[in-house]
Amino acid sequence: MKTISLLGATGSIGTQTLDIIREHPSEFTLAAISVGKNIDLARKMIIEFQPELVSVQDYHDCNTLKAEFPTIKFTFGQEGLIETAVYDKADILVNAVLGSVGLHPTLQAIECGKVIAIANKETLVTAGHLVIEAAQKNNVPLLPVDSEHSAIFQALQGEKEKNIERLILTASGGSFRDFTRQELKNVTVEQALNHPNWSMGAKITIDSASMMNKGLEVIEAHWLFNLPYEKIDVLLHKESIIHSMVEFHDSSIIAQLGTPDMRVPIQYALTYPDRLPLRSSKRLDLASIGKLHFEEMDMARFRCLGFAYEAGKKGGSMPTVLNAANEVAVAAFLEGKIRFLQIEDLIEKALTAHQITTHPSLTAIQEIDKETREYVHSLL
Ligand SMILES: NC(=O)C1=CN([C@@H]2O[C@H](COP(=O)(O)OP(=O)(O)OC[C@H]3O[C@@H](n4cnc5c(N)ncnc54)[C@H](OP(=O)(O)O)[C@@H]3O)[C@@H](O)[C@H]2O)C=CC1
Ligand SMILES: CC(=O)[C@@H](O)[C@H](O)COP(=O)(O)O
Ligand SMILES: [Mn+2]
Repeated sequence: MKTISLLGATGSIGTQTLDIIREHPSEFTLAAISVGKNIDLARKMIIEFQPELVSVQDYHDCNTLKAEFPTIKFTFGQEGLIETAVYDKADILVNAVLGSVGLHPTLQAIECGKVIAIANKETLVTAGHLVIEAAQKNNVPLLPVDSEHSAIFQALQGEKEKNIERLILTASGGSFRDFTRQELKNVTVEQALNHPNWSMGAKITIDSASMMNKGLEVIEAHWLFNLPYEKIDVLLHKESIIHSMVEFHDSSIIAQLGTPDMRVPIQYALTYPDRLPLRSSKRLDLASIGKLHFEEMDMARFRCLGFAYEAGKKGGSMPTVLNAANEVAVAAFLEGKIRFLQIEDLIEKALTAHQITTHPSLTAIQEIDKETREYVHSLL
C-alpha cells in the first residue's frame, strides 16, 4: 500500500489521480490533499477519501471547511502547500498544483525524502537546477507525470544515458495548429480552450495553443534527462498518439504510444517500476486510426517555442522569467485583458528586460519571479 499526498487535487491531473486511487483501493491510500478555490469539489473529496490533512488556498475557505469537518486537520496558503507536501504519513507526493507556487513545497518534500511524481512542470522550468540538485543530494526519485516525459522515461528503461542521440518530443499543435499568424490575431479564449486531443486545465490548454507548453517541456526534459538543448527536438504530430520518442546512437528510435489519457502516465509514476491494469482506459486501435502524421516545427509560426529554447540555453534566471511572464500573460488572456498574440509580446519584453543571474538560489528565484510578475502586470 502506497500512501499519497496530492497537491492540486481539484485540478485536471488531481482528479485523474483520484481516479487511479479509486480504481486501486488496495494499492493506494490518500493521506493529504491541497485544493485551491474549488471548495464544492473539495467537500466531495473530503467525504469520499477522508484525508487526514487538507490545505486550502485561502484562509476564509479554510475556516469554512474546518467548521464543517471538525475531525480533519486544515491548513492554508503557501505554508499549507508545504505541510501537505511533507505530510509524514505519505510516501509519495503527486505534485499537480499549477504554477511556480509548487517549487518550495517540492524542495521541502525532497528534503524529507518523499518520492516525487511531478506533473507541475512550472516548478522544473523555474528552478530545475535546484530541484535536480536536491533530488540527487537526498537520493529521491523524480518520476515524470507529463505525458511526453513519461513516454521518454518508459522508453529509457534499461537503457544507458550515454547511448542517447536525442529526444523527440511530440507536439499536437494545440487549438490553433492550422491557423496562420494573421488568423491568430483575433482568436477568442473559447477557441483557445478547445484542444483537439486532450482535456486539461485552462492554463496548459492555452500553453498548448501558443506552443509554450512544448517550450516548457523542452526545459523540463533538459532537467529530467540531463541532456543539452541541442539533443532535444520537437516534432509536430497532430494525433497525440506517439507521446514522445528517444533516438539512440545506433539509429534505433523507441517510442511510447497510447490514446491521449493522462491516467496512464499518472498511474505509471505511482506504480513504477511495476505496472497495474487500467481497465477504464481505452485501448489504442492502430488499425482503425490508419495513419499517423508528422511535420517539422515552424519556429517562426510558434515563437514561444523559440523563446523557451533561448531561455533554456542562456540558463540561470532566464527560465524563471520565461515562466513567470507566461503565467501572468496567460492569466491575463484568460481574463480577457489581452489578445492571444500579446502573450508572446509580453514574454519577449520580460526576457529582453532581464539581467541574468547565474545559478540563482531559491530566494533569488522567488524574488525574480515576483519582479517579473510585477513587470508584466505593469505592461497590461
Ligand atoms: N492537465 C493535464 O493533462 C496536464 C497537466 N500538466 C501540468 O500539471 C499541472 C496541473 O495542471 P492541470 O491539472 O491541468 O491544472 P488545473 O488548473 O486543472 O488544476 C490546478 C490545481 O492547482 C490548484 N491551484 C491553482 N493555483 C493554486 C494556488 N495558487 N494555490 C493552491 N492551489 C492552486 C487548483 O485549485 P482549484 O481548482 O481548487 O482552484 C487545482 O487543484 C500544471 O503544471 C500542468 O502544466 C502536465 C501534463 C498534463
Ligand atoms: C497531456 C500532456 O502531457 C500535455 O502537456 C499535452 O502534451 C499537451 O499537448 P500539446 O502541447 O502537444 O498540444
Ligand atoms: Mn505534456
